[in-house]
Amino acid sequence: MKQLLVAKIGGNIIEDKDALNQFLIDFSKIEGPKILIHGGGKSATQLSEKLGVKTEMIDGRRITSAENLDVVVMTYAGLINKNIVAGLQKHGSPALGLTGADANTIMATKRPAQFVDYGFVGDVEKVNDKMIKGILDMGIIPVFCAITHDGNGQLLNTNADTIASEIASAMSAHFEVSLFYCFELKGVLEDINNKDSVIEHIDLEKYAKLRDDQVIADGMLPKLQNCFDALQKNVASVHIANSEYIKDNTVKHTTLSL
Ligand SMILES: Nc1ncnc2c1ncn2[C@@H]1O[C@H](COP(=O)(O)OP(=O)(O)O)[C@@H](O)[C@H]1O
Ligand SMILES: CC(=O)N[C@@H](CCC(=O)OP(=O)(O)O)C(=O)O
Repeated sequence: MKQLLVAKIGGNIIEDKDALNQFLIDFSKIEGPKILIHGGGKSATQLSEKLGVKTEMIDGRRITSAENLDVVVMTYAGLINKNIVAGLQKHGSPALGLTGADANTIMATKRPAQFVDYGFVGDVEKVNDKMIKGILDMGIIPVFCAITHDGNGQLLNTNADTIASEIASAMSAHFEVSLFYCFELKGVLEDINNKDSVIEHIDLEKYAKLRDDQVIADGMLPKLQNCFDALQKNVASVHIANSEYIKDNTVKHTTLSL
């Protein structure tokens, strides 16, 4: 089976112009089919503040009111997505920026209000793997932001780590997929204050222990859950690392297994 790289970059890299540019240079150099997913939560929060729109997060998920949805669509699908696409073109990569509504690539359903009403937050229902494969077959690099749709004209906000995991899983029907979560640290850390304390392997048992011992917190909790979801849905390999890994996959980082 042909290999496919699915890479996701988070808010801290996107906010750092030099780090983002270096990532796009290194990503452009990788041969073969590839997909990029980006977040941008930090930028959306900053723009919300400027616009006087309140931000509320629960367990790493944004409570997305109609007003918040406008801000995140403008930020993710507009400013960030188009800057990344332009950056990739600059380095010779034929990139195509997409929300899940574009070419109906990712359908989601609005999360029902149970204990928490997340507002316009979407849980992924269906990734259109055939459409994405068609785009890849044209030699194009799809660049997804964290916006999906419900098929009834409603845009929804979906966590970018989840989008990466769902795309990687769906594309495993056609490729041997390697999923890479790229963020500002070297990997999952044993001690958040020691940047070199990288935990090189995490399986489900270790994950449960890290969670119980509160070694992992905040956005790292859903990120790891997304990693395991991907492995359970046939993704061949999942790694969490900083952008050095894209140049040299032997650098110290975190590899996940079931
Ligand atoms: N043990 C840990 N190791 C590394 N990061 C951790 C750990 N526990 C919590 N974190 C936090 O998780 C964050 C990464 O999650 P998130 O902000 O969702 O990432 P991204 O930038 O990819 O969107 C890190 O910036 C860090 O603050
Ligand atoms: C529902 C939900 O929480 N969506 C996220 C989407 C962006 C994202 O995931 O950005 P990072 O990868 O930079 O964290 C949010 O609005 O923050």
